[in-house]
Amino acid sequence: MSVSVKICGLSRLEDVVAAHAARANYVGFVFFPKSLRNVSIEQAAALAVDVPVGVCKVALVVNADNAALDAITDAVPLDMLQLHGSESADRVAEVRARYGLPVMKAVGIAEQSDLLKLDDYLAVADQILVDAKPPKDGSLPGGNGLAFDWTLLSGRRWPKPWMLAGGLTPSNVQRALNLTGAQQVDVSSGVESAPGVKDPALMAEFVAAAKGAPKAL
Ligand SMILES: O=C(O)c1ccccc1NCC(=O)[C@H](O)[C@H](O)COP(=O)(O)O
Repeated sequence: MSVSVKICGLSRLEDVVAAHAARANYVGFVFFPKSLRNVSIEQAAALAVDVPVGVCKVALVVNADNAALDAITDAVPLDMLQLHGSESADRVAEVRARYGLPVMKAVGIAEQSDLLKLDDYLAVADQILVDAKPPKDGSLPGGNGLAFDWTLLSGRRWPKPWMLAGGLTPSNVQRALNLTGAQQVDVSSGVESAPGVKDPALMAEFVAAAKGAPKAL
């Protein structure tokens, strides 16, 4: 089976079209006002209707309360919610039950001990996003273009679908897949020409590199 690719932080119609043309399997919309990739509910609703059937539309939120999630899910046709803050396992379960959508929980990794946090979410999340831990003084909990030590994941397997993220680019994604055995990858900064502006050639290069990567044993 070919590797699945999520392209996150889309905010322009031409980027959505190019992501689909590149054969992305998931597209992500960021609802986080401090981010240059932030989209309004109206923007996301307009973008989502142009996403072809079969491409998974993901809303990324950070510690969003029910009022914020109600507003997003009422207006935007979505296929998945990505919780990218410090949401607890109970909150993940609550969101999943309340909205009836699959939930992907992001977990930040910098060192071996961070992997233990993943276990908290295995019973409640539909997928886990194994991402780089943000810098301590950073303003964004994700989308920082930072990689972590992929060898930390060598030989690790989890009983839930998971996605590798953090600092992936067209030139390093094959190596990342080979070292980690990931079957899914998520990229944002690595396919941009400027923060929030996706580059169609980089998206196509990234997806081709990911889907063409030899499988890890
Ligand atoms: O992209 C953002 O601005 C963002 C803001 C707040 C939380 C998460 C955010 N992005 C997450 C992602 O785009 C990806 O899921 C992941 O972190 C990989 O990003 P990158 O290292 O830039 O490829």
